[in-house]
Amino acid sequence: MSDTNLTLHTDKYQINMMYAHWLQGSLNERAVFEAYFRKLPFGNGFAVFAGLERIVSYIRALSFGEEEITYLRAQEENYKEEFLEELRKFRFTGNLYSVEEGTLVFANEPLLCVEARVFEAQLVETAILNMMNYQTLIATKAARIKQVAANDILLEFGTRRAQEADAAIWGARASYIAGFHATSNMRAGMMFGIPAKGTHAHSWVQGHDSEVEAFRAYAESLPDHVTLLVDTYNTLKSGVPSAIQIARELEKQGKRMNAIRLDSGDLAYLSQMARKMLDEAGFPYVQIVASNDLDEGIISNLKSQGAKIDVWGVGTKLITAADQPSLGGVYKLVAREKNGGYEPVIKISANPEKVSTPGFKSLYRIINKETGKAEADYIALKDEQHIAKGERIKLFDPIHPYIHKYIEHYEALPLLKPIFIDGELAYELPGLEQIRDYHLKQFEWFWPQYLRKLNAEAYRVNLSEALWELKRELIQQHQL
Ligand SMILES: Nc1ncnc2c1ncn2[C@@H]1O[C@H](COP(=O)(O)OP(=O)(O)OP(=O)(O)O)[C@@H](O)[C@H]1O
Ligand SMILES: O=P(O)(O)OC[C@H]1O[C@H](OP(=O)(O)OP(=O)(O)O)[C@H](O)[C@@H]1O
Ligand SMILES: O=C(O)c1cccnc1
Repeated sequence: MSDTNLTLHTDKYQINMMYAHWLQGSLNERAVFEAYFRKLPFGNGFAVFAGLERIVSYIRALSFGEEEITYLRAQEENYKEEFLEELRKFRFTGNLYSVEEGTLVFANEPLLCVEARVFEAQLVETAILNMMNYQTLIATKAARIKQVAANDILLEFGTRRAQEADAAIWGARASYIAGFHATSNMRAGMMFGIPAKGTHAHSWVQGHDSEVEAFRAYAESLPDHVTLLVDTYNTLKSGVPSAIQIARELEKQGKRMNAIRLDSGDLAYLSQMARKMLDEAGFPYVQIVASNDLDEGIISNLKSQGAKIDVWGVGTKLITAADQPSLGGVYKLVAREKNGGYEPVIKISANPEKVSTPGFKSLYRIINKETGKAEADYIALKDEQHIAKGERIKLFDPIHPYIHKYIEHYEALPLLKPIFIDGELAYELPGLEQIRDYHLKQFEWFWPQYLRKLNAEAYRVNLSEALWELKRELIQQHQL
């Protein structure tokens, strides 16, 4: 069995709907779907969009091979052979628009839009959400950690605790986009060019007759990359003094020890004491790495206690997004082909937050030309021209329409970029360093109140007047 073809990485109901479309003769009708999430994760003020690169390679490789067809033939639904023949011809021929990786994004705005034959647009829902939800979640978690340790080095250590191999790899990449500096995962390093870094484990120390012998053997082996784990027996009585002895021996060879690592106990106290011991022994350049179930809360707390930590190794709580292990992104039909055009469609819910916003839309980031800052994200119907012409726009809250303002001198940045057009890749995938730089620059657009980790001010995501009117009309129609 090959596990590289992701074409059947979809929910069965998508295949059943494709089958029904095929039987009903509606498979070639075009449809527009949008992916978005309704609530920001971790109570953060923003999320960091990630997942596009994997989505692109998934879409490009879509193809039902012999193994897939054989499996489908054996299903209890008894799909007709002609349908399976149709699947053999399948490839993605539609359009896909997406926000770029690293972009700061918000709730209830379209992040990715698929316009294609319904046959194709339906199949890709599951995988797109799977990839976007996880990677965006981890990039956002990493951005929160980055925020509390902006000037420190951040290492991603999560593979052993990740939800299997894919999560480890793509989580490492998402963390790097959001500002982590390196990963311990060698495959992620090889695949994406992320710097790979590592120290050593307790087993190295346990496997020698004494701690100092273990340290010496390690230093002899990798003299230019010596970071010693000092907490196997007793951090301050034996680990740090032994590390100091090795630092001295290295200096005699004209070498400098990189760091020590603390992995248990009171990290604030131990780092302060270790710093003092290293400084007093003449090794102010030896850095202190800390690990042990860290997250943004603990790191921020350790900093407020005056911890002397230069490098943070963060694993479990980052790679599993432990405090919120899933982002609830959804993929909703917003328009369908009818009479040669697109008819907007809506999904009604008793919960107003869950009522979808109909229509084939564009998303703009409105930058105030006077302040250079983002005023709002603005969602308009694709055929609305006023934004492109730079006409005055009204930013308003549809629930409380008296809360509104007009904005005149703005630049409207279109956020949804064409990625596939007629099935062809229309986007040059940026390198990872470029994505990381782009992500970092994003922060310049936003006032700090939207970015803080706790109780951030809600950034405005507004609908155009025409779009709000359309939504209202459709809600009314369906309430009759
Ligand atoms: N000064 C501190 N303030 C707040 N949290 C801390 C401080 N020092 C360590 N922590 C955190 O407290 C938790 C301690 O967990 P735990 O008790 O399992 O670790 P430990 O005492 O080091 O034991 P182990 O040897 O099993 O790792 C970790 O999440 C660690 O990051
Ligand atoms: O704590 P995390 O953020 O997940 O970071 C990764 C952890 O993995 C390693 O030890 P491991 O947890 O395997 O063993 P230990 O708990 O005995 O140190 C390392 O020493 C870190 O503590
Ligand atoms: O290099 C390390 O110190 C490391 C790597 C993975 C997990 N824990 C620690």
